[in-house]
Amino acid sequence: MDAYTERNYTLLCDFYELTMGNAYLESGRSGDTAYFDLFFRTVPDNGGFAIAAGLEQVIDYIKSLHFTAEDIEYLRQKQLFSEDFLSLLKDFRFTGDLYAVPEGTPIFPHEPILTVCAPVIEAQIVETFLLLSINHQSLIATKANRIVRAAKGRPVSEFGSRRAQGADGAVLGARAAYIAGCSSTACALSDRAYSVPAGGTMAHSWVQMFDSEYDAFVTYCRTYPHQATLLVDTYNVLKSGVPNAIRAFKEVLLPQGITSCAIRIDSGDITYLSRKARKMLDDAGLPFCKIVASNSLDEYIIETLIEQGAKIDAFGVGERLITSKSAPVFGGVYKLSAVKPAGSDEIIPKIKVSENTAKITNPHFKKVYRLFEKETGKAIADLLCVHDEVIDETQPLELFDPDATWKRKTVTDFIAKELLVPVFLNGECVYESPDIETIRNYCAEQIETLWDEVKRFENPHTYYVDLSQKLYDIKHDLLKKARA
Ligand SMILES: Nc1ncnc2c1ncn2[C@@H]1O[C@H](COP(=O)(O)OP(=O)(O)OP(=O)(O)O)[C@@H](O)[C@H]1O
Ligand SMILES: O=P(O)(O)OC[C@H]1O[C@H](OP(=O)(O)OP(=O)(O)O)[C@H](O)[C@@H]1O
Ligand SMILES: O=C(O)c1cccnc1
Repeated sequence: MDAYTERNYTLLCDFYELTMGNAYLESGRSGDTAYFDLFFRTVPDNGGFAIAAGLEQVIDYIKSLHFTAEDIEYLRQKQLFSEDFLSLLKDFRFTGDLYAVPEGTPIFPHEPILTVCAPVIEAQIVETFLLLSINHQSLIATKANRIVRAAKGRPVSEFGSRRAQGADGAVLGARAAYIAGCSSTACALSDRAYSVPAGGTMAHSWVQMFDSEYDAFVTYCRTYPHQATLLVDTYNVLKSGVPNAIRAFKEVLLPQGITSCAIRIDSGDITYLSRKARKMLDDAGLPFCKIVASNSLDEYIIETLIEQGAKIDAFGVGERLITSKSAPVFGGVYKLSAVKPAGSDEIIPKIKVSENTAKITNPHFKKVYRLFEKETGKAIADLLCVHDEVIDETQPLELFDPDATWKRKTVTDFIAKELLVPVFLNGECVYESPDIETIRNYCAEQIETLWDEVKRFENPHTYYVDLSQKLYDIKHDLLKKARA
C-alpha cells in the first residue's frame, strides 16, 4: 500500500448507515449480529456470466477503517448523533467475519459473492464501500472479458483512462480489465499501484509536432527501436502513414536486425485499411510488422471486424470498456439475510419480499457450492445451501429449479467446491490477496470451466443457481409467514 492505495474511506458511506447505526445503539440493538449478502440480479449486456473483482480494495478498506477526530467532529455538528455513538466511532473497527468469492471467479445472478456477519452497526456502515468496489470492478472485468473473448486470442490493451469516470474509474478499471484478460493498460498509475503492465504507442500530437510524418516516425524508431508502434492515420493511412512507416522501419530497425514493430490505425474503415496496409507491409518485406486497431471499439465491432477479414493483430480499447458504455451499471445489492440477537446462538433467517419474484431475497447465512463434472471439469450448476449443510460428493445429488420445482436432475461423479472463502474472521484478515498475475490466470482457468453455451453473446444459456431443499423450505416458510 502507498499514498494512492492507503486512503481512508470510512466516511464513504451513505448517511443513513450512520443514522441507523446511531439508532441501533440508542435502541439497544447494537449487540445483534447482522448477516448481509452482496449479490447481483442480472448480467450486464445480457451475458451469461459476470466476473467478480474488487475484493482486494475491500480488504484494504476494512483494514484501514477508522473515524478520525475530524470525521467525528463533522458528525457531531450534524446534531443527530448521541455522544455515546460518537465515542463508539472513536474506536470503531471491523470485528466481524467476511466471506467472499475470490477475484476472477465467474459469478451468476442471485448468489452471494460476499457475505458479512458482524455487529449490526459495522455490517451496515461498510455497505456502500463494499458495493461500490465490487460493483465497479466486477462491471469492468465483465465487460473487458467480453471484449477479450471477441478478440479471439489477439491482445487487447486497455486505453480508457482519459475517458474514465474519475481517477478510481481509470486506475481500478485498468486493474479489473487486466484481471479479466486485457494484456496491458495505458495507465501508468495502475502499473505502479497494482502491477498492471503499462505500455502504449504514440499520440497524433507526436506526429503533428514534426515537420513531416516521416521525421516523426524515424525519431520515434531511433528512441525506441524495440517498441515502435507508429500511428499511421494522422494524414492519410494508405498514401502517407503506411509508406512512411515502412521507410522508417527499413531505415532504422532492419539494419539493427529488429523485427518487432507495428502500426496503429485509429480511424476510417478498419477492415479495408488493415487489409490494404497488410499487403503493403508484406510486399515491402515486413511480414512481421503487426497491425494494431483502435477507435471506439467494443466486443461487437471487434467481432464484426474479424468476421469481415480485417488483418488486425492487436486491439486498443478505451471508452467503451472503461465506462462499460453499453451496460454501465452492475446492480449489485447488499441485503440482510439473517440476524443473531445479542446473547443468543440462534441465527434467525430474514427475507425481503417483493411483488417482483426476482427481487425476493434468499434468506439465511449461506454457503455457495459450485458443482463440476468430474469427467470434463465443466461447471454444472451452483447450489446455495444453509451454512451448516455439507455436500457429500460420494452420493448422487438431486438438483431442482427453485422457480419450477418439477424440473429435477440427479448429478453423480461431481466435485463440489465452496465458492465463498473466509477473508476476515473476528475482525482479523485471514486471506492473502493473490498477486495480480495469479488472479488473472485463475480467472482464465475458471472461465474455461464454463460451457460455450454460457459464454456466447447472443441468448446465452442460463446457468443454474439452485437452492438446497433445506434452504428452499426455509425460504418458502418465510414467504408464507410474510403473506400471512
Ligand atoms: N469495417 C468496420 N466495420 C464496422 N465498424 C467499423 C469498421 N471500421 C471502423 N468501424 C467503427 O466505426 C466507428 C467509426 O467512427 P467515426 O465515425 O468516428 O469514424 P472515424 O473514421 O473514426 O472518424 P474520425 O476521423 O473523426 O476519427 C468506430 O467505432 C470504428 O471502430
Ligand atoms: O477510442 P477509444 O476506444 O476510447 O480508444 C482510445 C482513443 O484515445 C486516443 O484518442 P485521442 O483522440 O484521445 O488522442 P490522440 O490524439 O492521441 O488520438 C486513441 O487514439 C484512441 O482513439
Ligand atoms: O498508447 C496508446 O496508443 C494510447 C493511450 C491512450 C489512449 N489511446 C492510445
